[in-house]
Amino acid sequence: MLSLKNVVKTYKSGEVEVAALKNVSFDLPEKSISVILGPSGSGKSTLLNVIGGIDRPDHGMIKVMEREVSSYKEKELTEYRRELIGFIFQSYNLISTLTVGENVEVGSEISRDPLKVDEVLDRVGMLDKKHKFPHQLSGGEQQRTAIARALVKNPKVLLCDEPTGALDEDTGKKILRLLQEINKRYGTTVLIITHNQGFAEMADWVVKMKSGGLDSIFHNEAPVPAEQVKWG
Ligand SMILES: Nc1ncnc2c1ncn2[C@@H]1O[C@H](COP(=O)(O)OP(=O)(O)OP(=O)(O)O)[C@@H](O)[C@H]1O
Repeated sequence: MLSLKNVVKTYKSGEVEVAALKNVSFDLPEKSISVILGPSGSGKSTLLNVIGGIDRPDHGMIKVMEREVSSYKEKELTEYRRELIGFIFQSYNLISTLTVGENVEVGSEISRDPLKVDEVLDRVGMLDKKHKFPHQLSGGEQQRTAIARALVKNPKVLLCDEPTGALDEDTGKKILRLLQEINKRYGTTVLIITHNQGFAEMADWVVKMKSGGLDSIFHNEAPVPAEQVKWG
């Protein structure tokens, strides 16, 4: 279970305070796919960052697979990120001087129980491009590599911040399909931030944020394969 109770996060810059998360509470089951929707500035990235231990809440409780992350000090948070969490961003964040294989190797090296690099590259359809550099790849291929780098750690939770934001519809749907396949094969809990309302159709759970608060959460009884989502 992934559980948030009365989570508060306020950013201060100078005199100005921004309430990024205001008393957010919800539960999501393990091994599910969730989509997080909401307007710009509604707190989606902040939510992902506090769940992933990149940032810490000011108040409230965050529990991920029986671990009370919100009580962790820096060292425990680093361990937690290493062992349980994979991050995927819109901008891929690959190391430009390393090949595809080497980028994935980096993910493998920081894990205690990594999957095999070639297995993961094969799974994301990038094994034949193992020796290419990021600038020799399309956007979709770069995102596949970034997914492989996150996946090789064998994370329990994959946190994806606008993973298809820089991709066209066809490539984006293939990436979403890959996330669905990973969820099924490895039982990974997947959270996907998006502005694309249509993604709700492929998720088990849909979390809607509004002005730093939870607007609604609902269970989708019949998620569709990614290729059937309406691209908005
Ligand atoms: N490091 C920070 N310092 C100051 N304010 C911040 C910081 N990070 C986020 N905020 C503010 O917190 C609020 C929530 O931001 P957040 O990035 O979580 O929203 P979002 O829903 O992900 O937006 P977007 O869809 O535009 O990415 C915004 O008002 C934002 O300006």
